[in-house]
Amino acid sequence: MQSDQDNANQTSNFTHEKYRPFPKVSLPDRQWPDQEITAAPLWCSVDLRDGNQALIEPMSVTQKKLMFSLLVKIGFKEIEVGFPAASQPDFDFVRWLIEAEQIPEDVTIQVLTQARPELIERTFDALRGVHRAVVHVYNSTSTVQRQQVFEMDREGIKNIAIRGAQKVQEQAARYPETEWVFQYSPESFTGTELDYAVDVVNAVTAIWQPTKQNPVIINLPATVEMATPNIFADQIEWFNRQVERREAIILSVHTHNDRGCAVAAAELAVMAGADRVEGTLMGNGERTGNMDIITMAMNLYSQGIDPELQLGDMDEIIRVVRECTQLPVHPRHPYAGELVYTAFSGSHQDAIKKCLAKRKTGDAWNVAYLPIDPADIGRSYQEVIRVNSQSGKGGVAYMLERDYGLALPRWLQIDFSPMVQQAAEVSGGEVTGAQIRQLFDQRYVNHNAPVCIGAFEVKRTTHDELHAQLFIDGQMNELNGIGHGSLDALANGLKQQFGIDIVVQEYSEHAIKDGTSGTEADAIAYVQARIAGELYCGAAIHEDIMTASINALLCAANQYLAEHQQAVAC
Ligand SMILES: CC(=O)SCCNC(=O)CCNC(=O)[C@H](O)C(C)(C)COP(=O)(O)OP(=O)(O)OC[C@H]1O[C@@H](n2cnc3c(N)ncnc32)[C@H](O)[C@@H]1OP(=O)(O)O
Ligand SMILES: CC(C)C(=O)C(=O)O
Ligand SMILES: [Mg+2]
Repeated sequence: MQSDQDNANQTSNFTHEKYRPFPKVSLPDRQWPDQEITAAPLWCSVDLRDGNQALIEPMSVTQKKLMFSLLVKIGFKEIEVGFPAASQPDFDFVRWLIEAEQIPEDVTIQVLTQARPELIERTFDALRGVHRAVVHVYNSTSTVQRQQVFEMDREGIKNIAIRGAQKVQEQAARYPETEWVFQYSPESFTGTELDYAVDVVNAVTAIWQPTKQNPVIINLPATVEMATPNIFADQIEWFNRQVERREAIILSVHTHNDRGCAVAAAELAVMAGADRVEGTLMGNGERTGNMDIITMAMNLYSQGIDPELQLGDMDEIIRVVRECTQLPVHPRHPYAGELVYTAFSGSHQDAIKKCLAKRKTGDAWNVAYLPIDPADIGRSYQEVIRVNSQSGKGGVAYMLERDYGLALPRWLQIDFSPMVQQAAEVSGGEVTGAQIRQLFDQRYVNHNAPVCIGAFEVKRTTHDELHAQLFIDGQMNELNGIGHGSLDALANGLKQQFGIDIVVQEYSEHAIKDGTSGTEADAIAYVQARIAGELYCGAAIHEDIMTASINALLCAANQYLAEHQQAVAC
């Protein structure tokens, strides 16, 4: 008899047997695991090229201008602005940058070209008159590309690189007024035998003859991410050790995110010796994207390392990226997503609230569940805690305090939070600060019937004596009570009036700061009383704290009385 699993396997294409594991790199004395990143790498944004070539609708010239100005504002010093030999809009954009003098003195533009003579010539046409530029030439070197795409052997592919390098050098000589920087990528490096990648790169640098003073950029792309990041780091360290003229090379990496590890791969590559990192904002790019520079830079930032990019206005970055790529930014995108500084779950809210309360100005950041201070990237604490059915008393209390200045004592938080939880469960969604306040008032504050207090006075002798007008269902009565403190006196007066046992269990009060002026206008009192054996809580706000506490106890008593109408009648 066939099992369900057998049946499923027969009808499904989901068969891992057709894949092979990626081979390990033999590097028993690898050094990179012990290295630390202590400074930002050289960054190069490829948003306008690799990012652009992956869009459903490539950026218009207007969108490219907008993106370029954002990249400059963020602080990129190298920006790959396009593939000018590939399309007229890319060519025109490069011309506009040069002719309209849009390239700041300290920014170098970079352009990509295949290693084909006619494309290289056109590339240099596009760059005529530029002050300084990186010409980035590439060809594929991997086994699969050699065998199946180019149908060439190792020598044939190396010759494409050599002829490309020669053509670049020859064209550059035609424009001596420009300061040229050459860049070569053995495209699909991750699928290339390491000794062969080194051989091709050595052949290219043998033509360009870089020096320490005039280095070239050798860019090693994980065109497709094929293995775990540690294997990429091994590849980089292996290459770094073997390549000739290393002192005259700026070693760059360009990782893609096929396995979801592009950032990790770039980080480990820097530990393995890379000097420079190419990537895009929010990781837009071919397939699963390029390496996300925002994430890598913020990772550095969160370790106390200056990323040398200004990412403080994250919402502006997101706005421009969205406008130019027409792609959304995931709400849980590292550092930038709209939900990443929001805690819904109870224990997280509790921990964040406690850490924030203990935090002193000037302390190193050390807040549970928040790797960075949201304020650093223009987010406020306002968004940190939001309440739904997963939330606990800490989150509810945080919102009441943040939005209304009400600092609920712990015993009241415990009493109130199940009510918010229930409301969240019923709605199935989020409960806003205003809704929490409404529930709070409904549960504890708005209880002015059947009894309410009119004029009163408290005389202090050895005891407190309370004399008050008490309105019961609108009828004025006289209430007299004696006790230890005015609340005890009120409790005793009510006991006489209604024949029920009232004992104050908990009491708390504080001034309420006005949200805008910061002045203390009113006070709030919170009371918990045991009434005929059951616990009731009440709260009241008044400019006079004594009135607030008396009303808070009456709110608690009114809940009991409303539930037990008989008691009022007698
Ligand atoms: C991993 C990357 O991101 S690499 C960058 C990829 N980006 C792009 O391709 C975007 C822009 N590209 C384009 O618009 C076009 O590819 C163009 C205009 C540049 C060229 O278009 P076409 O001339 O039609 O050629 P196409 O791109 O299809 O390339 C195929 C030919 O170029 C050769 N080729 C491809 N890449 C390279 C290279 N880097 N160096 C030399 N030759 C190359 C191929 O062998 C093939 O040759 P064949 O025609 O003799 O079979
Ligand atoms: C052109 C190269 C660097 C590239 O984009 C890649 O290999 O991913
Ligand atoms: Mg790429």
